[in-house]
Amino acid sequence: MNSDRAKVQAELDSVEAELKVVELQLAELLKKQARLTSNRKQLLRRLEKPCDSTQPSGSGPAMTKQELLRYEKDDFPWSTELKQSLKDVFQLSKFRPLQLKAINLSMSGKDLFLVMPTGRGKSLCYQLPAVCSEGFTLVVTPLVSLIEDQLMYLKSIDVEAVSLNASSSKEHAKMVLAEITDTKVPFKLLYVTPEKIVKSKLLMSRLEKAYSAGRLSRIAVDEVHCCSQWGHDFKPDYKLLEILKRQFPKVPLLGLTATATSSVLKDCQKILCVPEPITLTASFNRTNLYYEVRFKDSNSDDSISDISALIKERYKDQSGIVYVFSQKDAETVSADLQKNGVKVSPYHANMNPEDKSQVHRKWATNKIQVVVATVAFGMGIDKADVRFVIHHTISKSIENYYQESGRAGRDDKPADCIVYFGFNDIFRISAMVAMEKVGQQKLLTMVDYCQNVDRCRRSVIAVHFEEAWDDGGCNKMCDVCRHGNDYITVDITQHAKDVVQIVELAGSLDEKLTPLKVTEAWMGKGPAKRRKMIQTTTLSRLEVEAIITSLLLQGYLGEDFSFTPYTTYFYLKLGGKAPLLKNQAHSITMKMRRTGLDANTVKVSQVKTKEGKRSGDKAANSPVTKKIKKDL
Ligand SMILES: Nc1ncnc2c1ncn2[C@H]1C[C@H](O)[C@@H](COP(=O)(O)OP(=O)(O)OP(=O)(O)O)O1
Ligand SMILES: [Mg+2]
Ligand SMILES: [Zn+2]
Repeated sequence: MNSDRAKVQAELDSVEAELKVVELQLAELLKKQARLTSNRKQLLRRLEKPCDSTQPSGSGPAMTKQELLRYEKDDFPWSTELKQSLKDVFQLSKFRPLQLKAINLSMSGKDLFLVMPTGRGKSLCYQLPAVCSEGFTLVVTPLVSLIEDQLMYLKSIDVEAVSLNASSSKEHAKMVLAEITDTKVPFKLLYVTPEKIVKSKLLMSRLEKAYSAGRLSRIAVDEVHCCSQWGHDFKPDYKLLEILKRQFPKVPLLGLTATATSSVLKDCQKILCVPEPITLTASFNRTNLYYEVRFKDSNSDDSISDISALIKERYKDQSGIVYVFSQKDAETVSADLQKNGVKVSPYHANMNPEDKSQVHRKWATNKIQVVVATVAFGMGIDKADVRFVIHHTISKSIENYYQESGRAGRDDKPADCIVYFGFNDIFRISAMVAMEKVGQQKLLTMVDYCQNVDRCRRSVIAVHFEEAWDDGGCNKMCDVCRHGNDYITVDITQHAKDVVQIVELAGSLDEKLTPLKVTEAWMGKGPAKRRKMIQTTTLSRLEVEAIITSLLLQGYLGEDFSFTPYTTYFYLKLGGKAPLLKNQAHSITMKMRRTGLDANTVKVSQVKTKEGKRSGDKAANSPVTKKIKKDL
C-alpha cells in the first residue's frame, strides 16, 4: 500500500515538474507574442507615416496630424518677432528640427512635452517664447549649476533673467520676490529649483499674484523625467510639482527632456496633472556619433593603456570625457592616465565646489584635454567640440549611457562613444543599484547593448526609446555595422546545464556563490570535492564570462543580494527559466563575434579599404568561438 502511495507521489511530482516547465514555456510564448505585437504596431505606424523621424510621436487627442502641421508655419501673429529675435537676440540663423513647431505650440497656449536628444537646443524652446511674450516665464530646473550656466549665457546676450534657489542670498531673494509682482516685471525668465516651489510659500503667493495679473506667461519644467521613478534621475521634489497646474491652470506648461520613454512621459503627465499634453519627439539618432564596445579582460585589464593610447594618438589635441564608476576610480584612473602623459583632471561629487568649477573651466577652455569623471559631471555640460566620450565602466542604464555619451559631438562633427565592457563591472553596478526599483532591469538593458554582436548599436538604442528603426539610419557608424556578419550563433545548452548545476549544488549545500566564484568553479579552480561533483570546462575566461552574462540576460540565472551595514554582496542564483533546462528538447543559443585568424584577416582587410584608420579596432579581443565549437 505504502509503496503504491510512494509511486503515485513520485508520478505526481513528475507531472507537477512538467507542468511547471509547460507554464514557463507558455510564459515565454506570451512574451514573444507581446514582442511581436508591439513590433507589428510599430511597423504599421511606419507604413502610415513614412520617413519623417521628427514627427510627433503622439499628440493630445484634440489635435490631428494635419492640425499639427500648421505649427511648422510662420504666419502666426508672433512669427515676425520670433524670427527677428532668433537672429538679433540669440544670434542664430535658423531653427533646428522641431524647435519652431514646439515654440509655436507653446506660444498658442498648448501644454507640451518636448523630447529631444541632449544638446539639440531644448532651452531655446522656452527662452525665445519668453523674450517674445509679455510677462515672464517660470523655469524649473533641478540643479543650481544648470541655472548658473543659463543665467550666464542669457546675460551675455542681454536677456534679463533671475533665479531663486537655496544658495540665493536673503537680499537677492527679497528683491526678486518683490519684482515678481511689479506691474512691469524687470525680467523675462525666473529660474527656480523644484525645492523652492515646493518649500517657499512666499514664492507661491507672489506667483499667484502675478498669475492673477496675467503676467505669468509660461512654465517650463526642464529635465521633466525627474518626476518619474521610472525615469533615470528621479528627484523627489519633482513629484510635488502638481501644484503648478493646480494653481496656474491657464498657463501653458512645457516639459523638456532628453530621455523619456512613453511610459515615463505618461507618469510625468499624471504627476504634473497635465491632462492632454501634445508630445513632440525628435529622433534619437545622433548620426555623427560612432558607437563602439570593447571588452575588458578580467585576467589582464589593459583598458588604461588602451585608453591612454587612444587619447594620445587618435584623439591627439582633442577634447573628451572618460566616465568612471566611482569617486575612487575617478582619482585612480585620472592618476594612471596622467602617468601615461595625458593632461587630465578628476571630477566627482566629493570635490569642493571651487575645485569642480575650476576643472570644468579648464576643460571648457582646453587647458586640460580630458576630464575623468563620475556621473556628477553631467547635466548642463555643453561643450561643442567634445570628440570622444569613453566609458571606463558601463553606465547603469541605456538612458544614462545615451545621455552621457551624448555629450560628444554637439557641433554635429564626427565624434566617438566607446564603452569598455567588463564582466566584474556588471556586478559592481548591480550591487549599487540593488535598492532601486527597476535598477537591475535597466542595468541589464545596458549589458545587452554591450554583449550584443548582431544588431546595430543605434537600433538597440532606438528600440529602447521606442523609436521605429530604419536600417539605413546608421551608415556604418557603429562597430557592429562595420564588422558586418562577423559573428556566429552557438548552442550553449550544455554549458547552461553545467553552470546551473554548479549554482544548484551550492544552493543544496547552503552556500552562495558570487559570479567570480561560479566562474572559477566552472573553470575547475574550486575545492577538489566540488570539482568531482560538477562538470568543469576548458573554455577561456572571457568565454565563460560571456556565457554567464548571457544566461543572466536570458533569465536562466538571476541575482541575489545580501546586505551588510557597509556593503552589498552580489550572488548568482537560479533564474526563473532554469527549470526549462530539464526539458530535453529545450535549447539555448547565443551570438558571439567570430575572431579566429581567418575571420580576423577578412575583417581587417574589409575595414582597411572602407574605413582607413579604424582597422586597428580592438573587437578582436572579444570571446573566441573556435574552442566553443570544439567543446560542444
Ligand atoms: N537653432 C539653433 N542653431 C544653432 N545652435 C543652436 C540652435 N538651438 C540651440 N543651439 C545650441 C545652443 C547650445 O549651445 C546648444 C545646446 O542647446 P541646449 O538648449 O543647452 O540643449 P538641450 O537643453 O537640448 O540639451 P540637454 O539635454 O543637455 O540639456 O545648441
Ligand atoms: Mg537642457
Ligand atoms: Zn550600426
